[in-house]
Amino acid sequence: MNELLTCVDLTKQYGSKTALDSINLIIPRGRIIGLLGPNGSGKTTLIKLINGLLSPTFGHLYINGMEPGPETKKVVSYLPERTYFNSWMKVTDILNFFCDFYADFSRVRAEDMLQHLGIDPKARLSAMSKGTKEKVQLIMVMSRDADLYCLDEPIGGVDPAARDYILQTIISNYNEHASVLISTHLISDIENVLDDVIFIQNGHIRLHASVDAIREQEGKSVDALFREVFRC
Ligand SMILES: Nc1ncnc2c1ncn2[C@@H]1O[C@H](COP(=O)(O)OP(=O)(O)OP(=O)(O)O)[C@@H](O)[C@H]1O
Repeated sequence: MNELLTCVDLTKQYGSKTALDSINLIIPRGRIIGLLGPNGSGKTTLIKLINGLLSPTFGHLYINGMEPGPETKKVVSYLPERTYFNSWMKVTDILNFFCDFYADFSRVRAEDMLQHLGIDPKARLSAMSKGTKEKVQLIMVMSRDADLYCLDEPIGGVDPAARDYILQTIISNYNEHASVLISTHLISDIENVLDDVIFIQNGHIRLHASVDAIREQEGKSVDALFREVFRC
């Protein structure tokens, strides 16, 4: 089955606020997709629905044909907007935690990336900078052999040099059976690794297209098109 994620009339309301409004979306395998939109457009809401942290108000969402639940959590690797690790934890504690929780976690891969970025496995999170904590979390998430990686703002606090390494890490750590959905405002940093983009605004999908098609048909970068579409 090439369809990895399917949203059918997916709607999420918070009280009277409609954060996602009847979204229809198919994400196939083997794609890196940028989920792009202005503040408050519904990106985090969609990612939380995919991860079963929120339930749809109406409509449906399927991952490998299943609604979010324990089975889909086994195949979705999620980097939340904010860290959920306790600050007393050492990197080794987190490695153990991921080994215990996820059958698809590769400790070797994670340790290799930690070493590459000069992060001491014995270091405690409370002693780390914000950017280093983000790197640790992203390394853990990308060291799973998942079907779908959902990364909510993965490179916001990371310096530009490390960003390149992290983006390379994302590209080289997923396989053709998997897809990566990345929510970010740092479009120019990331657009070279993207296959497709989804523009979302006020809970509606404005555009779902390949980056190549945008460059060919619009004659501009994704960043330039985004600024044009969402000009304030
Ligand atoms: N718990 C909540 N209760 C009420 N409204 C909410 C809640 N969470 C989000 N919203 C609203 O839903 C809309 C979508 O929010 P969401 O966080 O999904 O946007 P976003 O695109 O991720 O934004 P940002 O780029 O600023 O992170 C916004 O109008 C937001 O204010």
